[in-house]
Amino acid sequence: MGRQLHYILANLARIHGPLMSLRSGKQITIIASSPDAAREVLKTHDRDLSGRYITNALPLGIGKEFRMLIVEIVELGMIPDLSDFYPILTGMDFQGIQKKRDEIVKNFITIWDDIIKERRKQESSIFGQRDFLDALIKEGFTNDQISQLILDLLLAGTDSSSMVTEWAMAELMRNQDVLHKLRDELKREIGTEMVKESHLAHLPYLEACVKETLRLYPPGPLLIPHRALQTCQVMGYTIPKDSKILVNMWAIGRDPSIFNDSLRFNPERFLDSSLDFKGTNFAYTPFGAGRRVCPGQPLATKQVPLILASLVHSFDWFLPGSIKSTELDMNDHFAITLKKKQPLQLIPKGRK
Ligand code: HEM
Repeated sequence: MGRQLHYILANLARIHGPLMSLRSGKQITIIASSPDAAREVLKTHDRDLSGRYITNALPLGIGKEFRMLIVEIVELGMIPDLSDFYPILTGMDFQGIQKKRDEIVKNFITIWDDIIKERRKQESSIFGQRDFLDALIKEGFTNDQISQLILDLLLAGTDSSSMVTEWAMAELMRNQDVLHKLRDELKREIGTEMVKESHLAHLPYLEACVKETLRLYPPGPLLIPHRALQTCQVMGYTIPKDSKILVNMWAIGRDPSIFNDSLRFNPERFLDSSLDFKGTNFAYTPFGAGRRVCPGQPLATKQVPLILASLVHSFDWFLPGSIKSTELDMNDHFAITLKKKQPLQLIPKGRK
């Protein structure tokens, strides 16, 4: 099914219903494709269905302690400036990252230690007065686990946010009326200043644009595979222990019975809506929900709007050559995250 997995599973769900099972050799895969089925997986049976598979391609093997650590790191705003990693990460695939693991981990720890030294005011932090590495070792984390945590953070935290920004910019280019409304809001609230985090609370249309992008292009279209920790009953079916569980958030976000004119990029639909990122409404959970909800959500929901607003507020954007905005290729392909098949190319011109 490869790069089209999310489409194919959405089509199959139209025939076979919101909870399907597929068998490949011994592996059973369960796919939830409606808000009710998503609620069963992510809420009702969260405890039984919140295991993970650890693979070379996606080594997200984090347990409860790691999750708490990530939440703490995110809350303290301790994610380093990722531009320091560009020289190592640029053009590198997952295999490359695994090969350069030691180098990446070493750099990460050095940069992180510096950040922690600067922000050591939070006495409640598990880091206290100790160095990052020292603190983790004293907490009982092994070297391998520490490397794992760092790779998880880098892999999970970089691709997703940049991908959402790219999709958002592509939609804004295709929908110039939306782009102008967003620009007006930014001009009204910010004037000629640079965009700052404190402005975000006053930019509802910007938030709606980000939400609408995440509805149509969730970076985790099938979330990240869950594993059944034990056999359980879901919607009258038996889910055997060790089944793989996918939730097709991409299909739910595009379902016309849930969202009016569902394929249209229309941020207005979020202006008077109570849909948020908390994962309580299963028609809209781009960050997942329950025990496995994305621990980077508080960071991502600031980072993405901040970057998008800065791009829109500071530059005019043009398509190269004679390409018309209506002709932009919006095809995607599935590669754990939902990538734009043709990377977006735009030419910036600084705004006065
Ligand atoms: C717009 C940006 C992002 C989106 C839409 C997103 C979405 C998701 C989704 C859907 C999952 C899987 C939930 C599940 O399987 O039930 C996930 C997991 C995860 N995310 Fe994010 N994410 C984003 C940014 C980030 C950032 C910035 C970080 C790190 C700082 C991060 C760290 C993680 C980690 C570590 C996991 C694995 C959690 C676990 O296995 O328990 N994410 N994310």
